[in-house]
Amino acid sequence: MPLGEAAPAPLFAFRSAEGTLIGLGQAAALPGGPAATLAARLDTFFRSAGPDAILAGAMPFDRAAKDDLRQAARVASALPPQPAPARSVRWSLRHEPDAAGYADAVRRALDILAAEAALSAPPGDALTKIVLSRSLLATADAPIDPVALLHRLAADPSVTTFLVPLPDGQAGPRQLAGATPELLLSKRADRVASHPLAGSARRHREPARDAAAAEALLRSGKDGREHAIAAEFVLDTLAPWCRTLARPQGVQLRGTASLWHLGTRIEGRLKDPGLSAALLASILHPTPAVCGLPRDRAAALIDRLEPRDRGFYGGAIGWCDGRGDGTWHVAIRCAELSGRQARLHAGAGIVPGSEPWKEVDETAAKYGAMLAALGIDLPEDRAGTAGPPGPP
Ligand SMILES: C=C(O[C@H]1C=CC=C(C(=O)O)[C@@H]1O)C(=O)O
Repeated sequence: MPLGEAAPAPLFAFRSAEGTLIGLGQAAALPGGPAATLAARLDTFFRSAGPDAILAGAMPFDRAAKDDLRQAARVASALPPQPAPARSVRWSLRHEPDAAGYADAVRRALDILAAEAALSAPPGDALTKIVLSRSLLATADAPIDPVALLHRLAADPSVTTFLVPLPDGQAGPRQLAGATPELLLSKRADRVASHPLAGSARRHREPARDAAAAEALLRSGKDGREHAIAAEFVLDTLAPWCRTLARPQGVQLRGTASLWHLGTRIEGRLKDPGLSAALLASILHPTPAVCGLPRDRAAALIDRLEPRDRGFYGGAIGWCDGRGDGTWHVAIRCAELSGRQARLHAGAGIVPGSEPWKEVDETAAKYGAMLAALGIDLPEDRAGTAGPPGPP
């Protein structure tokens, strides 16, 4: 972990190949509330703040929980300088649940999906997908420097690196930092775009092996079904708001430094260009890329099968201005930071045909970018990739 002279952390930061948006100092905050009240709160805020004002922050996974959006005192377009590397840090790690516990939860989800399929519930009622996540609590022997972390995460140009403030926790200030590959919604005037991802494979250093992994992902029926559920949900949810909506390229591979994904770029023109990007993002989220289908039933099952509340993992992070323009990403490949602690999260879509230990391996791979940025060297067997325990 590159610790050094701590540069003051920005209020928020978003960095991608398209540009960098940094918020410095806090000018105001939107009163926190659930997704259902966001439209009214945005309206009140921008009525007095004006069209050029920017609100940025995070929406939690649970639509009924409070979001956290803030206005910076000023904005900049470059990250604060990278601190000099300092001494190496020692980490203690706790998996919640451990690999076997996660595989067990996947088995339980598969049993429920199978029972639902057998019941032949009315179309639209049966549970067809659920995304199950696990978390890893990493505790350092020194405070984590968010600016150093941002620089390390930004080494992968294919993702959007972010840092946003969260409501204070028991141990003081908290932030969410990450490197997400998934665009939830961007909006400029009447143009909207989304790029749902679902279906994953680990990448490999050796080019032939890497290409074979990508090819196998494109051919996988299980990953194709997992992806189609997410892409169709986004199309169906955006359709009533749009006068045109299309997926011009169909399903394509989307590569990050450590993973291949199946992705569908969706583009549309809004009926009402005045709609806020934040509002549209809140209507879309959580998509079946992080929750499941039907959404409410999947969310209730996640609550039962996961040991911890997800907080802001699986929610949305981004910004919007007073004209309604903005960009929101799915809050994945991230960690909640608080002092010396980072809680990493990783999830995987479960559909009939999923295999519990493969999902364990996939979630371990999804921790990869954040672990590397923190400087944590996690042996594969301790990330849960060694396969099921027991006699051969
Ligand atoms: C839920 C996560 O990833 C989602 C995004 C891309 C691929 C996914 C998958 O293949 O399961 C997930 O739906 C996560 O990284 O925690």
